[in-house]
Amino acid sequence: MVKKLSDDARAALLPGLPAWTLDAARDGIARSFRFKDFVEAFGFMSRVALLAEKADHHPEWSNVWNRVDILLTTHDAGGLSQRDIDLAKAIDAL
Ligand SMILES: C[C@H](O)[C@H](O)[C@H]1CNC2=NC(N)=NC(=O)C2=N1
Repeated sequence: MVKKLSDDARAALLPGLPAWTLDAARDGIARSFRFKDFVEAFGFMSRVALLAEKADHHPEWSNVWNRVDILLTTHDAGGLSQRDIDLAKAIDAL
């Protein structure tokens, strides 16, 4: 059963994800992306979707034209878990 990250774990892990911000209300990490146009944005979303399926861990996200907003939080844990950290790193590596 996946558990929420402790405060110490968060303090150790979040600095390694400088492009992501902690959304305290949702207890997740968030990042906004801007692309040249919709096609670029949708292509990015397609690549993230494949990462998510491979990880069996899925983003909460929205897309408006060239903008993609992603929130990563673990529903099974009720908040931020290692799975969110791992998926954020995989997204950053795209
Ligand atoms: C049954 C399946 O493994 C679970 O529902 C997975 C799917 N993707 C998920 N994604 C996220 N963000 N949180 C989860 O708890 C989660 N659980």
